[in-house]
Amino acid sequence: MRTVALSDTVSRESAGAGAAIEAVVIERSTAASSSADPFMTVQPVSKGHARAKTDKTCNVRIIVPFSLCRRRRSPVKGARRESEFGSMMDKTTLTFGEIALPADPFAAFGIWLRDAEASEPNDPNAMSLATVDSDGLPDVRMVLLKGFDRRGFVFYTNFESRKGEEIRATRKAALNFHWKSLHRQIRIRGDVEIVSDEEADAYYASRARESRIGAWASLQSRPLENRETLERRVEDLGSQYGEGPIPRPPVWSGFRVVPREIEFWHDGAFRLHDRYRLTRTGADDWTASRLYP
Ligand SMILES: Cc1cc2nc3c(=O)[nH]c(=O)nc-3n(C[C@H](O)[C@H](O)[C@H](O)COP(=O)(O)O)c2cc1C
Ligand SMILES: Cc1ncc(COP(=O)(O)O)c(C=O)c1O
Repeated sequence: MRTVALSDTVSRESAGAGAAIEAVVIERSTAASSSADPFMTVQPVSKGHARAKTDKTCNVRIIVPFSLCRRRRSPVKGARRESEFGSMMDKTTLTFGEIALPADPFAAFGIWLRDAEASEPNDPNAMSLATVDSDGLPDVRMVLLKGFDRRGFVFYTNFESRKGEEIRATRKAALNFHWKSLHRQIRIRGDVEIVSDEEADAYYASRARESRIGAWASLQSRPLENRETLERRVEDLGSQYGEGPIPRPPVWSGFRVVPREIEFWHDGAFRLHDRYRLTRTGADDWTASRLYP
């Protein structure tokens, strides 16, 4: 496997033992050499989690086919302008002015997430998560994307929180990424699966010890009498577990949003934005349509 990296990532890595941050490495996927499938995954970086956060670096690792590792804002090789097709769009390319993306939603998402990691000052993997309650009343809050591949987009939470209850009842959710520095938005809608216990255990184990205790201590979304009560719970659980292993709370796990639709939006002058909606038409078949802004 050959490793390629963004130039700033290389310098962080080569900063050596004293470097305070984890590198975000973009690696060639083994799948890329054997198949044209633009498979990609995001994996949590297991070490230096807390440091990565303080250093404003997204703690995800993107594995992306080498063929898709392009410089920011450079057009996809061979991309043609939409006008060359009359009113028809090139079915393999989404064009946003000078920017072009493959019309594969996961490949395109990976490229924009990577761009966001290079430009956003904080949490480029932050996304809003929309759910509805049993009355159809919507709710929305931020969560962090902790992985994605062709199966969907994964985040972790307390399953007895409001969002947890709502998702378990409806098995549907929507996500929104807005990267202000890039003037870009990605909207995702779909069905929701629960990640496997092995996947959740692996992610939980990668978290800072304090965050693992916090997952036990926080009865997320339920009324809390005062701050001291929470702090006492954290202290008691800390003494209970000592320096030993901390199991994953049974109510803390991951949801995977399996997309039916993914929309890519790029800001345009005078609100004449570019929008493409990619809609699932089969197990892994997608159709793209340009939308009025
Ligand atoms: C940037 C950001 C990222 C967050 N990430 C998560 C997350 O990944 N999981 C989580 O449970 N809560 C996360 N939160 C807290 C949630 O926004 C929310 O307050 C909490 O999950 C309770 O939501 P609920 O009552 O709707 O279930 C995050 C908050 C912010 C501002
Ligand atoms: C309550 C809560 N749980 C989970 C997360 C996910 O992030 P991490 O696993 O990096 O702590 C966050 C992030 O802000 C959070 O606030």
